[in-house]
Parts: sequence; structure tokens; C-alpha cells
Amino acid sequence: MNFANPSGHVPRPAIDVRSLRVDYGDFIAVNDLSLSVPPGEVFGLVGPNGAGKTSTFRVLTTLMEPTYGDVFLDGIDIQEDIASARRIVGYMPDLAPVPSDMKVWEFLDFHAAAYGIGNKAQRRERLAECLEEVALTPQRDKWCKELSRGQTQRVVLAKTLLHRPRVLVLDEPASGLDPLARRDLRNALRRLAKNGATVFVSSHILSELAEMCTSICVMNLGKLLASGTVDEVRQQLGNTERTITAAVLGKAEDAASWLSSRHGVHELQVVGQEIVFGFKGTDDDQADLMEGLISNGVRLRAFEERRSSFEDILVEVAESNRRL
Ligand SMILES: Nc1ncnc2c1ncn2[C@@H]1O[C@H](COP(=O)(O)OP(=O)(O)OP(=O)(O)O)[C@@H](O)[C@H]1O
Repeated sequence: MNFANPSGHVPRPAIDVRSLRVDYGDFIAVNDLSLSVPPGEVFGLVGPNGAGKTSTFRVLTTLMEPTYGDVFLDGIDIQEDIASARRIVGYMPDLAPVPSDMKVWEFLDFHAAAYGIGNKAQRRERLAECLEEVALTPQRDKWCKELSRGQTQRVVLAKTLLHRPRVLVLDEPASGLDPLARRDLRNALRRLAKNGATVFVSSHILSELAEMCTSICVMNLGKLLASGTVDEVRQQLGNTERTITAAVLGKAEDAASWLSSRHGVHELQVVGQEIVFGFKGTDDDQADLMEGLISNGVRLRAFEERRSSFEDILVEVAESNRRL
């Protein structure tokens, strides 16, 4: 995705993946993956277990070399200039542990020192900024073992922020969090993106990502299936099927007979003054259908659509891919 800003200028992608392939021996875990993420986005990668999310992230964060393909972070070719790439990327792995016998500030200070962040006073200042970014300042002097799961995730996020990465790669950060903790994490990620970071975040649960991401991509069995906003992805995955209920004033039978001859309409039933039918078509086709009803003199009182949930679509897609 490349979104032009109001001046018409397309910013250089913060993440640019070109024809990425990752093999483990004979097994292809990531197959010809290309995607481009503009700066300042919270971009989601959704896919079932084994889709290739972690393998993709490991390459992006220079922990593993790709079999083929190129990755650019902020224009830096990560294979050509690994040191610069490491300076601009921050990685939070799935279920990253924190030591139980350290206080929150000690854990962060230890990592800040490892990153070579200045003297004690400078580290103290940076540590305070990072805790503030993830809304954990009050937990500064707590033992890590005293933190809730959501707070632990945010301490690890604070650690990931210490070296001011411009690209953040977060593997399943919301996994196992309750709605309140997910909200706190979402707010932290949005704040970071607003301040200029680009966030690439994975999950196998779409609803987790839909609430925190500006756009998403869907991966299954190593391949990219769709990308864009949640609505665009829904279209790309071919989810054009919906159930429509049209409530009319007057005799429903006339409207029903007109509808039943329309392309895409199926399994039509009349229940009192309501006509319930399946419809397969684009949003434009659906608007034409409504317009057609009205211009044929039907007094339309209500027109409602129901689509299968996005999680259901993903399960369908994953299953049909598995059968191929
Ligand atoms: N070191 C490895 N050696 C062999 N196969 C591997 C290795 N790491 C991952 N795989 C396989 O590659 C595929 C993709 O794995 P990956 O961990 O990238 O997927 P994922 O989408 O992150 O899955 P999950 O949600 O379960 O973490 C899986 O089939 C996995 O078994």
C-alpha cells in the first residue's frame, strides 16, 4: 500500500519487502512476499498458526537471512547495512520473558546500558520517557514478578523503545491480554505511530488487529493473500456474499418477484412484509438493487445486510488453502 499525502507526494516506505522467501530445508515458510508500509502506520499482519509471520519478522529484524528477496527499512537495505538496520528497528518477540528478580527500572536500565545509552543520568531520563510512552510510570519501582500480563508486555515494549527505533516489529503483542490491557497497548502503539514510528504487529486473531491497526495484510501458508484496510481486505478475499432483509410497506410479493429475477439474488423467502434473501455482488450491485426496488414503486421501509464475520472468512480461506 502506498498512500499519497495531501501534497501528492508518496513518502518513502518505512518497510519495503520485495519478493521475500524463507526456506527451512525443503520447506517454504514464506513464499514471494512483497509489501510496502508507509511511515507512521500501525500495520497488522494476520494469519493462522504456521502462516509465516514470525519467519517474516525474524528476517525484518535481521535475526535471520532470507533465502531470496530484499528488505528495506527506511530505505536501508538490511542485508547491505545490517548495523544501520539494527539501529532503526525494535523487535518484541512473542512471549518475551522478563526476569522476576529485577525491578522494572533495573530491567530497563540493564538494557539501556547494553544499548550503550549514555551515562547513568541519561539512561534514567530515557527510561522515564519510555515508561511514560507505555503509560507505566507508576510501576517503575515494582518487581517485574509483580506485574500483570498486560503490564509485562508494556515493560517489554518500553525496553524495545529504548534505542528510539523508527520501525517497531511486534510479534503477537496482544496475545492473552484482556480487553482493558489490549486498550492500553493499542493506545501506546497509536501514540508511538503519531510520534513518527512505524509499527508492524502480528496476530492470529483479526479482531485484535482490526482495533489497533490502520491497515492490515493477511498471510496463510507463507503467502500474502490480501492487504489494505479491513474493508479492502474483505473485498480482496472475495467476501461478496451477504444476507439481506428488505422490509416493505404494502404487498411484499410484487417486490419479491422483481427481486428474484435479479442477478446475484438467491434463496429468497417472504416472511410477512419482510423479504429475506442471499445476495452475491459488489457494494455497487447492492446499491443498484436498492435503487431498482424504489424506482419500481416499492415502498422500502428498511434494508439491512448481514455478512459473515471476518474471522469466519479467514477460517474459510485458511481451510480452502489447506485443501489445495
Ligand atoms: N526453524 C525452523 N525449522 C523448520 N521449520 C520451521 C522453523 N521455524 C518455523 N518453521 C515452520 O515454518 C512455518 C512458518 O512458521 P512461523 O513461525 O513463521 O509461522 P507463524 O505464522 O509465526 O506461526 P505461529 O502463529 O504459530 O507463531 C511453520 O510451518 C513452521 O513449522
